[in-house]
Amino acid sequence: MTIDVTPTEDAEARLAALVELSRRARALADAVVLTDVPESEVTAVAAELAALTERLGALRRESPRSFELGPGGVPRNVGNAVTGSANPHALPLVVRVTPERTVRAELSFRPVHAGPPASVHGGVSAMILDHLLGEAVAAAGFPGVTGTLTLRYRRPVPYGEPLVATAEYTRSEGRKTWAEGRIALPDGTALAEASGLFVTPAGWLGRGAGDETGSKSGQAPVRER
Ligand SMILES: CCCCC/C=C\C/C=C\C/C=C\C/C=C\CCCC(=O)SCCNC(=O)CCNC(=O)[C@H](O)C(C)(C)COP(=O)(O)OP(=O)(O)OC[C@H]1O[C@@H](n2cnc3c(N)ncnc32)[C@H](O)[C@@H]1OP(=O)(O)O
Repeated sequence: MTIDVTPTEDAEARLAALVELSRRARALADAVVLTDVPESEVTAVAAELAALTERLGALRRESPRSFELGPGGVPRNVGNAVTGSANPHALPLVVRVTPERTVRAELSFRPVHAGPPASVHGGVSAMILDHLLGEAVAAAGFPGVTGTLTLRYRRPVPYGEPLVATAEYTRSEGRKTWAEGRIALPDGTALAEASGLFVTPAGWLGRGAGDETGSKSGQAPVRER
């Protein structure tokens, strides 16, 4: 994994513009799935979008932005599919680590996440929970990649309503770490529950997360096993 160096002030202004572009792209995606305008208008907008896509593609990176150090040395991943503020695919999910080192995110799905009638696609819920469980094991000092993820869908997950997602580390054994999490209504009613096994790649051991992603983050280092 390579980590970009701390961005300059200019780069921060450019990032802010990318974040705004991503926000508008999300609004566009929701407008696409909800639009009821006539075919001629749909065709005209599609042509304009093709031109815009070409403009953005005039200069391309090889891959989306990944882990990098933001102002104050705080690590961030603005290109991430779940949390990336500069990725239109992301909600973006804003994850907070609690004093107990569990993790929590307030979220609201959008029409673009639709699966079964009036509810969120199960794979989208799984994606959110995968990420949140990953954050929970990282917060506990055992960062890793998902080995297995098990979901139990208890009730349809609505879009357009405030929801709360939480997750916590449960245990570790060698390079394997388990975590559990859920997406719930604000009153605590669980809609989807997940448990997962994360494996710390051997190459990550012996390094603090701060070694590469910034020691000022307050994030727990990779723990010795
Ligand atoms: C560079 C330093 C970085 C430091 C950290 C920095 C930053 C991280 C910080 C924060 C991260 C914050 C948030 C993260 C948020 C979200 C996470 C998103 C998660 C993802 O979106 S991630 C993408 C999907 N994920 C993959 O892309 C994995 C692909 N895969 C592999 O990369 C390998 O497959 C791997 C590494 C999993 C294992 O490979 P390996 O060679 O290291 O391990 P090995 O085979 O030796 O197994 C060792 C022990 O794990 C058991 N084991 C292995 N695999 C298992 C499985 N699947 N199920 C059950 N048990 C399994 C074995 O049975 C053995 O168990 P035992 O020791 O008991 O025998």
